[in-house]
Amino acid sequence: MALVRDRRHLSLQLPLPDILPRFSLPLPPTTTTSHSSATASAADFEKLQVLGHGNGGTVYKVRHKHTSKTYALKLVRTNLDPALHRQVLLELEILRRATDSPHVVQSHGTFEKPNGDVAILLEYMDAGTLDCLLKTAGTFSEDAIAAAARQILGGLDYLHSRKIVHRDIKPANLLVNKKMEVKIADFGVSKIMRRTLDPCKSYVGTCAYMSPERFDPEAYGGNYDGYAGDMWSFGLTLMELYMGRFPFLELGQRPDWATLMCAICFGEPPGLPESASAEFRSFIGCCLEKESGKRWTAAQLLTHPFVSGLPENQGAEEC
Ligand SMILES: Nc1ncnc2c1ncn2[C@@H]1O[C@H](COP(=O)(O)OP(=O)(O)OP(=O)(O)O)[C@@H](O)[C@H]1O
Repeated sequence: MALVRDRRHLSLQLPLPDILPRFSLPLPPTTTTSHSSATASAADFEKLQVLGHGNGGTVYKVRHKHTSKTYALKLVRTNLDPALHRQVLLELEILRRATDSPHVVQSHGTFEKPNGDVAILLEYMDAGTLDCLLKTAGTFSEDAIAAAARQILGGLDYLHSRKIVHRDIKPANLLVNKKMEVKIADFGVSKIMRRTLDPCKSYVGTCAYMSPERFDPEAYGGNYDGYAGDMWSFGLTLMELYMGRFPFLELGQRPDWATLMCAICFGEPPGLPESASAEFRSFIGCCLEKESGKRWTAAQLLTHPFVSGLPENQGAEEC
């Protein structure tokens, strides 16, 4: 199906020392050595392990040889695919624009090979993704979800105010560290909106988390601008953390995309079980308004009682 992303698992043979810095890499301050303000080159990093594979790339855990500081290095082999090269350059532009939010994974610089392969040095998130944590924990408590929601909303509000639409919010794209700080990652299909009513038409992102107006813009709020779509995906993500399964599917049920698309477009929005608090249910209702114009924005949701009392930077105590 055209809507489903084509995931390629390339065996990326990209020896780090061959890569040239695309721009200098002033490393963040560190307490360990005097190399804190040094400019790094790719040869300064040692690969430790593979953290994950994504669309066209592999993410490695790497160690800076002089400071011993750990980073994630995302390598994307773009030389065979001009569209992928354009998209990774856009991802870089977005990461460069989003350098001062504690709720967005920070990039420390990039290297680019003459053939167009690109490596992005990222802040290392040592507890993995919310998706991985969910698989281990089974479900999250409401308190943990509220703490995560507060941080993700902070990140979405920050991005949206800079005209950046993520377009692929889901548990697998939300990274966590051991302090349970949650940060938005993977801008591989994101978009910078050039004008207020810039239409956001292309079917990129993960289809299951797409909003009704993305499939049928006319029926659900007119022009699809992407911002409200991120809020729908965010609502589904929180529900998934609470229920331990994707809300439109029963546990263990395999996704049948046609049925799923019909459920999103023609069914009622999914609701939380009775066990959830009234505040949480109201919050999810505001995220999952089918009409995109009625859906709450990130800025509005930050005022909702489910999260409004929480400090901006508080990590969750436990799942
Ligand atoms: N900064 C990071 N710290 C720790 N792990 C990371 C980091 N970035 C990515 N990962 C791991 O690598 C995996 C793949 O990363 P990512 O999703 O960014 O790659 P991608 O090629 O953009 O994938 P996609 O196909 O979803 O666009 C993630 O699921 C996560 O497990």
